[in-house]
Amino acid sequence: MPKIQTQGREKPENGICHDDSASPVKAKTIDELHSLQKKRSAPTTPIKDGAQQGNVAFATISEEERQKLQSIRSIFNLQTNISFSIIKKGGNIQIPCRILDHRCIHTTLEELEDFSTPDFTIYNAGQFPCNRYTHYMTTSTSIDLNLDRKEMVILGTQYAGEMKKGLFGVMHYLMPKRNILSLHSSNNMGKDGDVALFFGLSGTGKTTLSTDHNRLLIGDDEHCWSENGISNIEGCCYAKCIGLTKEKEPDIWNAIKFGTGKCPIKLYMHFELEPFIFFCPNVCKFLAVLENIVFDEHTREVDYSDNSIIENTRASYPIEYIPNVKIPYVSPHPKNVILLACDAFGMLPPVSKLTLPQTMYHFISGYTALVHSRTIREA
Ligand SMILES: Nc1ncnc2c1ncn2[C@@H]1O[C@H](COP(=O)(O)OP(=O)(O)O)[C@@H](O)[C@H]1O
Ligand SMILES: C=C(OP(=O)(O)O)C(=O)O
Repeated sequence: MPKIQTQGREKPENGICHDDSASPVKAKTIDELHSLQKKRSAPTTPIKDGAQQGNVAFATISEEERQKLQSIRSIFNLQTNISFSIIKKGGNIQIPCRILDHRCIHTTLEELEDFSTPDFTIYNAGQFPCNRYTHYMTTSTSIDLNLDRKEMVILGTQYAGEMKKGLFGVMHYLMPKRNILSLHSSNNMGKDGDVALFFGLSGTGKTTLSTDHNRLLIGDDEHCWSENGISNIEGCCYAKCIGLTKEKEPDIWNAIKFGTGKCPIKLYMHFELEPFIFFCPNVCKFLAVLENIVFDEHTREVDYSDNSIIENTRASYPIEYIPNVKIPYVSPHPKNVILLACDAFGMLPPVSKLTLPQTMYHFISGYTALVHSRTIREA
């Protein structure tokens, strides 16, 4: 097999060789990023107004409205825990969290004023959207978590994955203490109630394969598996959209739209059981949010094939934007557990039925290709 060529990095002493052939992000400032994002149309092309469906960037609305709507990206809406409580205790567990985000992409200041006593706070002072792979190499980024103070501080990046995965990390700490397994997995359910759990690292196809027109989506990325079954941690999906087409992935395509749906999250001010995180956007209007994409300044059409900012382009949308979603996001135990791998070098057969020891081996080994959303730490 040909040796993997890497760009200019010596093989480290520990012998691990990373494929860092990805071209680094070209923009270094927000202004540079914005100018990379908007392109192509002749200046005379009329600018479209108003909310539109489909392949159109969020920029079609006013700046004020955009900021308001962006604030409820709801990847943190943590319906999860409400759902989780339904199967576990038949009551409500709310996990209170607030996110202080100086650019108001994920929360707005007026909302924050309502949350003077959250139990868990994420301070996000990131400057630059992009991804978890590139910014470690090009900018100074830190994610600090203090479980005693119940605080997380994210500096140097606006990539929403940091907050999403940051909270997921907190769940990896909290859930085992309750004898619950937190899993980087997607889940869906067939018409006969059979549940499939897709387990895999970033880029292995959890979102893509669980979004299936013939099955009910329970969640695309983060789940808890307890003795009572499966529950989704989020209320939203965070799909990669590089190369997205309506033909290949129609449900994800259609989920990227303007919307006026009711926000599923209400103010949960009372806590039963152990309160930990609190998140509540009180704006009842939301839509999908795109990150790192390139769009036409005048027609506002998104070019999903354009990776000039970064390969890791993202769309986050409320899970209800997928037509066949299971509400609440809970299910019985899975009938089939599928370990996914993005096998860029053809090491594995397309499909293998594993014995229990083989399953344990592949669970631990996590063999997959390094894709752009994965950090050097994970590699
Ligand atoms: N056979 C395939 N199965 C799953 N995804 C595929 C496949 N071929 C290409 N892809 C692409 O790979 C990416 C998988 O990403 P995603 O589903 O977001 O992974 P994950 O949710 O596990 O991080 C998507 O961009 C998808 O379009
Ligand atoms: C959000 C992420 O997870 P995934 O790629 O599995 O969606 C990420 O790794 O940045």
